[in-house]
This record gives sequence, C-alpha cells and structure tokens, in this order.
Amino acid sequence: MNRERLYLFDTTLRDGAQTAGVDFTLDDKIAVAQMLDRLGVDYVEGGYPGANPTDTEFFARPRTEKATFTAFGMTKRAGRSAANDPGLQGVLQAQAGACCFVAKSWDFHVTNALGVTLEENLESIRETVAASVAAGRETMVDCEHFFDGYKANPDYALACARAARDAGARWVVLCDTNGGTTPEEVADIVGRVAEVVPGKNLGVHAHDDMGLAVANSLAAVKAGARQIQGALNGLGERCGNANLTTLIPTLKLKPDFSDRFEVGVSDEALAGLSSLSRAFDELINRPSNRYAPYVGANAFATKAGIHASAILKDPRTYEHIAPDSVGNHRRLLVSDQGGKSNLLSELARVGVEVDKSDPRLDRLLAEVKAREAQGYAYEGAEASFALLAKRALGRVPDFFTVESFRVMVSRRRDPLGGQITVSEAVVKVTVDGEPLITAAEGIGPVNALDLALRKDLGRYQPFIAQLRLTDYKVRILNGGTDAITRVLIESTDGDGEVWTTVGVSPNVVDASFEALTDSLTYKLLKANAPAP
Ligand SMILES: CC(=O)SCCNC(=O)CCNC(=O)[C@H](O)C(C)(C)COP(=O)(O)OP(=O)(O)OC[C@H]1O[C@@H](n2cnc3c(N)ncnc32)[C@H](O)[C@@H]1OP(=O)(O)O
Ligand SMILES: CC(=O)C(=O)O
Repeated sequence: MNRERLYLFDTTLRDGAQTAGVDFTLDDKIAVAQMLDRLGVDYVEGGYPGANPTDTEFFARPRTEKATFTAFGMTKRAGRSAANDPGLQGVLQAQAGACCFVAKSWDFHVTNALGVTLEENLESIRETVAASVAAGRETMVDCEHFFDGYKANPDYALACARAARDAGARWVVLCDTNGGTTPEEVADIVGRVAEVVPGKNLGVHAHDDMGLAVANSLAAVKAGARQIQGALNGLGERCGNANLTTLIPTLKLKPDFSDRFEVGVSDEALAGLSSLSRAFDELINRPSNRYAPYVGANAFATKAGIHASAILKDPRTYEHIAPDSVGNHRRLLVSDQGGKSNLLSELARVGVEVDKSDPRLDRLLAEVKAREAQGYAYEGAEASFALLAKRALGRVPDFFTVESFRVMVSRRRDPLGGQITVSEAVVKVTVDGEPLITAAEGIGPVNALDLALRKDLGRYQPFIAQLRLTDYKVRILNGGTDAITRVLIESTDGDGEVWTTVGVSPNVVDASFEALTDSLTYKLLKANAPAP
C-alpha cells in the first residue's frame, strides 16, 4: 500500500528558545541543528533572524544541513509595504530555504493585539507571502490562534488561511497557540479547513497547556494535516510544544499511523532517539525526564513482581513496543514491590549468576524488603544493590574496616570581615590489621569526610586514585524530629562508569558516610583489588 508522506517541522531552535530557563548559544544552536539533521526531520526552524544577534549570526554561517533550514518572522506591519518593513526584509535576506511567518487569524487578536483592521491583516498576509515567494523561499504561514479564531469567527479564520494559500504559501499551519483545544475540536476544525483549503498543504502546531499537544497533532494528521510542528523533548513556550520524541515513535511504530504514513526518520535514527533526547537535555543543562514516553529511563522500568515475572516469559506482556527500537532499555527493578523474578533479572544485570533455587535468594529478597521499609531505595542505587547482593553471597571481601569517624563544623569571625565556616573530619580505618588515621578539611562535613576517607587507604590507595563524587542528593523521608534521611551519592572514575550508592540514617552525616563507604568498596571490587 502506498503510504502518504508526513513532514516533520522542528521548532526547537525557535519556539523551543521561548522556553523559560532555556537560552541557546550560537554553538548550542549549531549542535542542535546537526542533531536534528541526523534524526531526519524535514525542516529545521533556526530562529528569528534580526530579532537577536545569536539568531542573526546563526543564519549567516555556512549551511551544511540536509533539512530545509527555515527562518521565522512575522507578517509585515500594516501601513508599510513589504519592501519598507525592515523586520520582514531581515527575514527575507537571511540564508534560508524556507520562511515561516506568524500571522494573526483570530479577529480578537487583530483588533486588540495588532490594533489594525481585519482587512489590513489579510493584506499583510498576502503581501508578506508574495514577497517571500518572490524571494525564492518555500513559504509557510503559522496561523496563530487558529482554533480559537475559528471558534470565534470561522469565516475570518478561514479567510486568513485562504489568503496565505492563494498568495502562494506551500504550507498553511494551524496553530493551537494557547494550547486550550481538545483533540475532538482539532479533528473537527482541521477537517472543515481541509474541505475549503484543499491541497494537502495544512500543518499543525500544538501547544501542551492541557498535556494534549501530541494527541492534538495526531488528531490533526488524521483529519488531513500533513506537516507536524514540534520540538525535541517538548520544549516551547509555557508548557511546551508537541514533543517530537513522543510523536516520531508513534508515527513510525503504531500501525494506526505507520500503515498510512511515512516520515523521513529512518529505523536507525529511531534507534538513536533515546540517546539523542538525553544528549539534548545534557546540552541545555537540565535533568532528563525519566518518565518521558518512549525515551525516559523509566519508560520500560518495571517494579511490580507480577509484571516482571511475565516480562521474563515474554516482554510483550507488559511492553507496548520493543525498547531497543527507540534505543531504550528494559529494567526490572528490585524493591519492596518485586519478587524473585525482579531480583534474578537485576542480579544478572549486575553480573551475579545465581540459581533460582538458591536459598540465599529468599534471604536476600527479605533483606531488600526490610531495608526498603527502613528507607533504602535500591532502584536508584544500583551499586549499593550489587554490594548487598554480593555480600549475601559472600563475595565482598572486607577491604577495610572503619573504626570511627568524627566531623566538626565551626564558624568563626573572619578578621577581614564576615564569617568563615570550616568543616574538619578525622577517619580511623584498619587495612590489613594496620590502623590508619587521616584528617581533612572540606567545604562541608560530607566533603571533609570524603576527602579524609580517600586520603589514605593503605595498599588500596592506587585503586581509588581516580574516584570522585559527581552528585549528592538528600531526601528527608519522614517529617518532624524522627526524620530519616536518605542520601544518594553518584561517583565516577577514569573509566567513565558512573555508579550510585545509598545510605540511610536519622543522621545526615551518618547516611552520607554509609553511601561514601559503599562507593569506595564498589570501586575496589570493580578494580579487582586483591582481598586482604
Ligand atoms: C505564538 C508565537 O510564539 S509567535 C513568536 C513569538 N516570538 C517572539 O516574539 C520572539 C522574538 N521576538 C522579538 O525578539 C521581538 O518581539 C521582535 C524583535 C520581533 C519585535 O520587537 P519590537 O519591535 O520591540 O516589538 P515588541 O516585541 O514589543 O512587540 C511585537 C510587535 O509586533 C506586532 N506583531 C505581533 N504579531 C504580528 C504579526 N503577526 N504581524 C505583524 N505584526 C505583529 C505587535 O503588534 C507589536 O507591535 P506594536 O508594539 O507596534 O503593537
Ligand atoms: C506560531 C506559534 O508559535 C504559535 O502560534 O504557537
């Protein structure tokens, strides 16, 4: 069966740049454009040339993308000709294969936000599109607030869409700018527009203010839209745009769409989607959403024992797609919600082979559940889980024994003004029967303890030389004076592996120390340090 082509238009670098807390540098923009090109989107909207120096410079650099590089702008101002509008001329002169112009299509906006007549706005649309087509650009018009506009004054909203199409726009994009439209309304309105603006040149641009941007985009496709605008990881103004990392797998993997439509993203590119999504978050310096559909670290993570048992028999029992088709992984987590199936799977993953009938498994499972009841959380602390399991099986040597530790935090007046706070720690350990005492100063008590503990571990010192902490998280589990503290510490070494350990105690320093010693022991095991 011949499938119809759907065109993917990425607005990460334009609408995504309107996300609170996101601020792309020129280098960021170049890197993101390359990511998008490798992914296989059809259009990369680079920004608004003339609006700010970064965007202007971005459009001035030599172009290497295969995707159609698109400049964004607004329709010309009323009362000026297109040739006399410096903003519009800046967009038309930018190096781009396409121009996308935002145009008002809600009468209320025309009169109240622009302050011009309805006819003047139509004239702006016509002249802007004509000027862009004359400049040799593939031209598209983002009909801003189209759905709200259609509900308020369908004739006028349609007149805007027709003005764009009749003046030569290749795409007329219907925008749910405020994100307040439901999928049923989108399907109904797109269907009606497709009847009066025929030619398969409708697009959709949906915002996520009701969490419906993806659903609205899919509804629009079913009703006749053939271009979808969206952004990586759902970036965009307010709650964001339709999330391309959700839309792309849906379009490619769900027969409802993949039987009828094709997109420019290859199966290989789809298999790189999870790492692309995480690399993008890394680039904009924000934590990845572990719960993101398809690409989140938890998208295929199962805690429930009943689910894990079935997944081990056949993953299709609880997975709607194969995780590796989007470059993601199945994880069966060990927790108080799981049984032996979770445990065996997790043990295999951390390299511990054990027979299902081994009685030590029952003891280990009971211990995991008892510890989780105390506040430990092994699903996010895989290194501590590996140690707990290997200890239960007698596979962890006592590399060192902690005899005691002491931490002191003092604050004193600085003679030069202000206050100075100093943390000092002393740690006593025994290695091979030899007592070792170390002391260190740190920027806080945990830092001082970490430095003291790693200062001298006798003959194990060379094995931990590259060890360093990369993250430290504290969670208070019960409020009030009986509070229990859970500390998660992330560590790394020269090999590039990152591991997380957990400590739990009513005392935050004590909990931290437990997580620190687990991290050291994990590193010694990983480095095959000889047993004492
Ligand atoms: C729905 C969307 O996401 S649309 C994209 C929105 N994105 C952005 O605005 C980011 C980039 N924008 C900018 O950097 C600036 O707004 C600029 C450079 C474009 C314009 O800056 P300024 O000239 O200082 O105008 P300002 O930002 O204060 O206001 C926007 C102007 O554009 C006008 N305008 C808005 N939309 C349109 C349109 N579709 N067609 C014509 N004019 C428009 C407004 O009426 C307003 O003009 P006014 O103050 O004379 O009424
Ligand atoms: C054009 C655009 O970003 C919007 O209408 O939401």
